[in-house]
Amino acid sequence: MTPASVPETTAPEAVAGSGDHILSVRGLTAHVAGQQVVEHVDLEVAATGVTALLGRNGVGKTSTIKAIMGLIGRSGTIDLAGQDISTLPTHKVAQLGVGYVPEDREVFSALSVSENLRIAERKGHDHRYELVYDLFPELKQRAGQAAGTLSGGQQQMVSLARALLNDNRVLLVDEPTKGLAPRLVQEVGRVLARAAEVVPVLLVEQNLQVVRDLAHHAVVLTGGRSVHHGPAAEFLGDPDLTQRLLGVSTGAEGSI
Ligand SMILES: Nc1ncnc2c1ncn2[C@@H]1O[C@H](COP(=O)(O)OP(=O)(O)OP(=O)(O)O)[C@@H](O)[C@H]1O
Repeated sequence: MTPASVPETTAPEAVAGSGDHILSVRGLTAHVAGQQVVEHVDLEVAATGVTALLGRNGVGKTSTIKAIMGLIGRSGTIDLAGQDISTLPTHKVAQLGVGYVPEDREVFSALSVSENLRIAERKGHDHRYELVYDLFPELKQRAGQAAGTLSGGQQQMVSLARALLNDNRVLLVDEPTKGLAPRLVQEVGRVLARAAEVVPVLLVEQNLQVVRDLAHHAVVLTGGRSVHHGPAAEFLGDPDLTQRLLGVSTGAEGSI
């Protein structure tokens, strides 16, 4: 992968004020199948609300999230509320409270909705069924339905509900609105907003309206490197910058 041609526009230290972060990543590199897919990522996830991780297709957003989870080989520093998790295996990262909502939902198709939730219960955590069923009343109604027969939007709700069930310290949510109809995009956005009141979220999202509605801070990748950090509204309000880093100049609407 070639190094990013875009110079860093804002120092990572400028993100989210002074040290009020739940997750802090420094000099992250990651490899898949012998290929370096993340070259140098610095990012901070604010201790509250939604931090967006943005970039064009293939720049390494999913790989960054997988590297934080320990799902792919990585090096660098990953600090979770003062604890270095950069060498821990995935199950330890999860046990410490990093929730992962993967791209493409990844529900267990043959299991019912309630079985999908029960299998996500982690030992030693409080299980927030009340919150989950308050956020997703439809999941209670469909508790016995096989998850594979749910719509894409409903499957996304199961995926988010699984992560919200445990009292995680941060959620890594990868493209939750991908492939959803506009009405469902709005619904997922509404749910994410409520989820972010309970737990901070690092959100990979291509729909810029969703980012504008939800995110306080934005980190932008190009070529496996973080090249911009700053307030999301400021970034999205700069058509030249969004054109340069995302390839879209609207700033307000549309998708990357
Ligand atoms: N299993 C793999 N084998 C080889 N290359 C891979 C593999 N997974 C990812 N890559 C490569 O790593 C790079 C980063 O991919 P990644 O999925 O992290 O990007 P992304 O920013 O999430 O993209 P998108 O927005 O399209 O989902 C891409 O060039 C991709 O082709």
